[in-house]
Amino acid sequence: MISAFTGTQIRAAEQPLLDAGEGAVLMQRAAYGLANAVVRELRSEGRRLYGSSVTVLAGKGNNGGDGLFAAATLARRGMRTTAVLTAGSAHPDALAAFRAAGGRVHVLDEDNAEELAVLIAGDDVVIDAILGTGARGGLRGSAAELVAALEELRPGLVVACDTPSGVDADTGEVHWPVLTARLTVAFGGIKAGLMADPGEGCAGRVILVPIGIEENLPAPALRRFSAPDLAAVLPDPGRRAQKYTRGVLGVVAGSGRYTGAAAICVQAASAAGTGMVRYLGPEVVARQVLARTPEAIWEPAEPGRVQAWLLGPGLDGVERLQRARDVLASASSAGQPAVVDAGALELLPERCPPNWILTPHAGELAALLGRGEVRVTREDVESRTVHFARLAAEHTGAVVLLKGATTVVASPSGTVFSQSDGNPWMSTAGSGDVLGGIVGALAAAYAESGLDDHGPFAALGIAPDERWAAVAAVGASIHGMAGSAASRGGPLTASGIARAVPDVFRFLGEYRAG
Ligand SMILES: NC(=O)C1=CN([C@@H]2O[C@H](COP(=O)(O)OP(=O)(O)OC[C@H]3O[C@@H](n4cnc5c(N)ncnc54)[C@H](O)[C@@H]3O)[C@@H](O)[C@H]2O)[C@@H](O)CC1
Ligand SMILES: [K+]
Repeated sequence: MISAFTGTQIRAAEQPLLDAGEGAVLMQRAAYGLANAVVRELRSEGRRLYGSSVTVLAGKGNNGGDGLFAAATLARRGMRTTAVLTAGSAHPDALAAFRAAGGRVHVLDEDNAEELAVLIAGDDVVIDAILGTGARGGLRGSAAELVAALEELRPGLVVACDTPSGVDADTGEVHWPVLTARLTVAFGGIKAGLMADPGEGCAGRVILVPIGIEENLPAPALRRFSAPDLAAVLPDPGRRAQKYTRGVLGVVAGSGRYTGAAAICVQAASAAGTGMVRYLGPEVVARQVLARTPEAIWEPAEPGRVQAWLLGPGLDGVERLQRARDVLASASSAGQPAVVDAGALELLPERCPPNWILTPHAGELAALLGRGEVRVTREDVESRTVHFARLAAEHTGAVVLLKGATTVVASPSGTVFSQSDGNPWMSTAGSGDVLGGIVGALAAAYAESGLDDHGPFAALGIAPDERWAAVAAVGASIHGMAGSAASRGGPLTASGIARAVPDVFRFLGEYRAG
């Protein structure tokens, strides 16, 4: 699993080494890692180090110290180096080392922000070392002016030192302006704010440089499934599998007005390896569902046995909503997992079982919180995704999967997973229905097996009360990967995402084999 930590956790892990007088050693390791990352990045673009130019924007704290020491190393390796001190002063030893290596120094003041921005924008590399984990709020005054002007000028390769300045390392909240990085080099542990929106959008690719504090780190604040993790947990039908043991998903979706949503989520559930889909809905929708997925079963009356439910995509009309309400009530008393999306989110009881997965987008999450008297807007949710997903999980008692460029999943126990495997082309009609189908299929598969203490989630160290959230995160990741496979850099349709799902399973299966 990829783990991320709050700035507070990282600082606590550093403390014993600082107490032992190792602070300077930690800084050297961080700076060396940062300088190496810049070198690798330049070389990967086929550029020569000698003669290339780099400017470090250095704040007055240790983050600035890391940046200045790194720039000193780059100067010694032949780069033309400039430092802009954004707070007047700087880490004394680091500044001395930078000067000794031949670096040029400018001090930012009230009048020169624009002029310096133009100068810096012409450099090959810009290192953002203004604020790190010691930041309170975002950039202010001339530093904010400089960064805003520089961002407009679209500088070359921007590398963030530990975290992009202005991104809250704990939450991913962003205090604008922020210099959008192509690469963020994180020290000791990836900061949780780099794996949550909107912070992740400012961080670019994130690489981790170990500095020797790792064994002091506590349980991570946030985790992410990587491809090998997904390969390890994906349902794998054994020789004795049959459709009922593979998981049967009941789907309550679609209406006369929205027939496509039902057709797409059933198609996606089917593509994600479910044993069977039972579709509960009006005949006019069922015809479309079956035209696309003839393997599905239409259940006009009482359905046969299912292991999990998906409710909500395209749901509309009094009668249909009542049907969904009845199914939710019976799922609750039978202890069945349910994936609740779109129209069905309004039908939730005050407290949900912990094996229900809610899949709202930011606007739906705001509405959901509003029912609990938390007055927030869609924009509020978008600016503090982890916070509000956790709050909703706490209030409802269910797993909350908040859809976005980075999808955040919070369990009622407080655990957070985040996945970011998709691409912007996926924000298209029906994409959420595909996600519902995938997560539904996984819920049905794992309901039969896989979530006990002998299963693959336990083997990854995922605690019992985190496992349904983990299932949702796996679904989000498969959705994102299928979207990337369907897009290959161009537009896609929701049906295209659904069609790509089996390829994702195949790809991950090869991972497992090899
Ligand atoms: N603590 C350690 O031993 C290590 C820290 N490291 C680096 O040090 C960073 C943390 O260093 P610091 O604790 O010095 O903090 P920062 O370097 O993040 O900056 C905080 C400094 O800026 C001021 N400040 C806070 N918010 C501000 C704002 N909004 N605008 C302007 N100034 C503001 C603070 O008063 C403080 O002086 C990490 O991110 C990492 O880069 C690494 O060198 C590894 C070792
Ligand atoms: K920084």
